[in-house]
Amino acid sequence: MNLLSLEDVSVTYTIASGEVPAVRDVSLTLDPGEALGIAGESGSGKSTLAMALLRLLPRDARVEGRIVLDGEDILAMKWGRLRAVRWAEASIVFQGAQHGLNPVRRIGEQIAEPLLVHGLAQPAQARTRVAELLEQVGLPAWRSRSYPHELSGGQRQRVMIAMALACSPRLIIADEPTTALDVMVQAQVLSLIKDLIASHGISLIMISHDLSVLADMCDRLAVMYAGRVVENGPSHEVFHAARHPYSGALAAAFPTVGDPVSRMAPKGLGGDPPDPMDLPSGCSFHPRCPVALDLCSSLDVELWPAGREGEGPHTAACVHVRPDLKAGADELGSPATETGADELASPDAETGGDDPAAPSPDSERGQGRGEVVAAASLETAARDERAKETS
Ligand SMILES: Nc1ncnc2c1ncn2[C@@H]1O[C@H](COP(=O)(O)OP(=O)(O)OP(=O)(O)O)[C@@H](O)[C@H]1O
Repeated sequence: MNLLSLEDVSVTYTIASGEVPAVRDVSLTLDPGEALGIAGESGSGKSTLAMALLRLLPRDARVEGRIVLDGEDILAMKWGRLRAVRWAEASIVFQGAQHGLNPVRRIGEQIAEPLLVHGLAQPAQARTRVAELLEQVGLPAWRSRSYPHELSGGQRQRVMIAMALACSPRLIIADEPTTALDVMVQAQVLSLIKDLIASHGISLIMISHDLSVLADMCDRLAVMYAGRVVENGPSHEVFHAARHPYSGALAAAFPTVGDPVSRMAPKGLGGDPPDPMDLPSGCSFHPRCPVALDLCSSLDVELWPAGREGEGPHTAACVHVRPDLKAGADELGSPATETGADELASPDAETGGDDPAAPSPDSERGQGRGEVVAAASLETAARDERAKETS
């Protein structure tokens, strides 16, 4: 049974010049204990999607679709229930811990707060729990008396992780949790997150622009482009045998740690992501795509089965995993470019969309349950939420 299920989730911001479709028709599922990575360039909608899960978006954001958490529809939840679910069921670790910590309150008070607010511990028990949590994230208990400015960036991020763990959530959402840290500290914090979610059986949604980090941390990867999920599958398949040319380019742009050849010559992506208010026709990626066909400028292909049999669901939204559509284009003489569609979009001729027995995309869309919460910025969100309910 799924822990979390997103069904056709869209998020649109309303700004003075019009509407920004930041997330478009995203359907994803997450199982208990599973780690899902969400990758994509800046502006692809990753953070918007993460914030939507917790209803932490600003008031100018309109969320549509269904976000089902442990059988409950997050978008339909009353504020009181949402507040309880946020802290006790799931939590979020934001990028740059300085934004998530109150600079004038001691670390220990901040870690204890969700426990006290939710009535999960009395003050004395909370103190013991804070010491335990600090130890779990590799900090000495006396650090509970420190203020955030007395800690390094890596230590502050460890504190954020302790806060996220405080109420023993079933799900942690980590939005670029190591972006602000140097490489060595980044590796330590990532390894800490990996160990903690494994030892506590916590599900993880981790957001990053770095596919190699996500591939190392997560069981499954969803790659977003211009607000859409364009590929979704087992990490090693998406990273090493991408079926969407955008995922392939993203994987090539972030070489595997310890791979000296690709480290020296990472393949960058040409061009820029599109303006969400002025999306290209057809497939949004086609103007940058090295294997685009003529029909890609008019046809927006939905996610379609693209993986190896027995490897778990793997879908990609590309004409190159649709032999039926490609055949039509070939008959009409629509050329693939010299770079080779099969090389980039179809690394294994034996896999994927050519399989006539492959299930239809609908059969892979899960119906499910899930749980989410936030460990920081909740007061701001609470204010927004209360304002929404009273307006
Ligand atoms: N409050 C807002 N109002 C209007 N548009 C917004 C708002 N927040 C984000 N956007 C727009 O929504 C789109 C998705 O942004 P988002 O921050 O979710 O992407 P991202 O993939 O997380 O990027 P990054 O990695 O840079 O954080 C972008 O075009 C962005 O400009």
